[in-house]
Amino acid sequence: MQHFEDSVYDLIVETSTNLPGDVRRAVAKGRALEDRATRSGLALTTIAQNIGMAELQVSPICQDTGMPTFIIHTPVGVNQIEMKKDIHNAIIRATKNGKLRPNSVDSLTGENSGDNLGAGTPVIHFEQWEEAGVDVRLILKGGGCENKNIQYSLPAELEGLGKAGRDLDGIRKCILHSVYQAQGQGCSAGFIGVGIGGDRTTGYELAKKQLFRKVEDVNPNENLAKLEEYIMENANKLGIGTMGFGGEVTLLGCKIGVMNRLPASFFVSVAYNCWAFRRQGILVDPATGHIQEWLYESGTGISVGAEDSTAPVLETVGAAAEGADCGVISGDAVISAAPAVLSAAEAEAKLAGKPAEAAAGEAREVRLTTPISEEDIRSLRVGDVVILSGEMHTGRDALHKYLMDHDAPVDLNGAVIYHCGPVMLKDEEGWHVKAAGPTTSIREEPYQGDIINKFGIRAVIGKGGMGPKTLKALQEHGGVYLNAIGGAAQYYAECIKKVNSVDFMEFGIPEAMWHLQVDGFAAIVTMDAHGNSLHADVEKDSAAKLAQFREPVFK
Ligand SMILES: O=C(O)C[C@H](O)C(=O)O
Ligand code: SF4
Repeated sequence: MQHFEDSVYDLIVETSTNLPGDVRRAVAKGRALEDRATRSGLALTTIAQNIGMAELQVSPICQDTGMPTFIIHTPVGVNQIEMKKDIHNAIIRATKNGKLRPNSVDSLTGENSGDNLGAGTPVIHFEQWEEAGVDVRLILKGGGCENKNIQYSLPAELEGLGKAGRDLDGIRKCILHSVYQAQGQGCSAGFIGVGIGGDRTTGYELAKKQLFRKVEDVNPNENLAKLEEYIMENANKLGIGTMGFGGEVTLLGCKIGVMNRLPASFFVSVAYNCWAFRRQGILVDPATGHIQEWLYESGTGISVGAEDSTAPVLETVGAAAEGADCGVISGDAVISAAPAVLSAAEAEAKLAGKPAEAAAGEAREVRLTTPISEEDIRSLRVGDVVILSGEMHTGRDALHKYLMDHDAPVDLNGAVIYHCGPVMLKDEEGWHVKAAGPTTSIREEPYQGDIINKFGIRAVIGKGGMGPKTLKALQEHGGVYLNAIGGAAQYYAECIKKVNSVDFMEFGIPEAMWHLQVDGFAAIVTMDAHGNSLHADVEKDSAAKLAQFREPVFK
């Protein structure tokens, strides 16, 4: 097994940077169903571009490279202790090379180990089998979608759906509810793995294992095949759409497994995975450790439906006229990203998801430079596309908690806070951004309103939206929430022209406060200073749609 460490390293890099063929086809199918001219359609186009950029640059598709989770089958006699050491070394190397973000944090002290090793990290499940080869599968599932996993204990009373009993129809209701409760926060359109039965632990394990199935397979259990088909047909009727922007496509895959349970327990466990569904596998020669076979089709050469990606992506809407500022790479066979020139009115109409005539004068594309004035911010409305230049500051969980009772290290008056934990690498010239998409904003809901008021922040960028407390602060102080496209980490990294400086490195790379010089950073206003929230509207609308699935379907 001399070459095992190198093989695992290759597996990690491929998983983190090149979305597999079956996942790409699912994204392409989603794009075909979504009107390209809507906000969700544009978000999917940005996602498609990001997939191509990550592959081309061999950089993480999303900045959150998640909890590395390996499922390994070995023939009897293979030394698992040595394999574990090799996996750890490969993880250290991949982290050092910016293919994985340092993601292992001490739960009590908050200290980041820096190399992705630590208690419980990575996750490695070994099992023996009677085959000759070593089968190594890896999933990199990010924290935002992990937070949207949910476990139901039947019987239950489900919001909008009524009673869910211990039968196939009760399970059906749980699964629909799981998609609803995720809204856009797990970077929809997503994939779900469902585990029926087991105990609380094995139920979740079974759910996660379903994510290793191929997107296009058919469940050998006839009842579950029918249920998967039903869910795929109906979950999209919830209207949540990409990023929770509202739209036709909310779910890209559903895989359901079953195991026995205790008489007293009936769990339905759902593992929610974002569109950045990163999993791969290798078959390894137990003598040499060389890769014999890749277990999932490579994404290389598989279109994400971007052959027509002359459709506008966020920043090209305005940039086309002035010369694209960032994000667009051309020359990729799969993602040919030549931006189309849209007239301003057309662009506005498309982003507002309305006919051009109706949208003219409503949703706009607005270029702003930091620091931003109250007047400029109050002129923005939900649906406007803001294209930012100047300095922005990253801040997420550790920083928000800190700022509640400390001063900020820089003046935040008129500032933009970016909920982002980037992948960063340092060389002799300084720090470089390797991946920098938004993180789920709702985690900062307990702090955000107070911090906006305390420091005079004018814009908060993140994804998935925020709650009523933040909305109130935006209204009172004069601020907006800007929704960036979750997972589009290469796309946004392109907009970052310089790392000006950094504070709080003691929080670890993802949690530090990075001061970033950006140009052409585009995001959509989804909460404005007038009390409007697209997120609240989509949630209300999807709750009403969920209720249409109340009546039994599976007897
Ligand atoms: O930790 C992160 O960067 C993001 C996380 O995956 C999220 O979806 O919020
Ligand atoms: S930011 Fe979005 S795409 Fe990235 S890991 Fe989190 S949920 Fe997935």
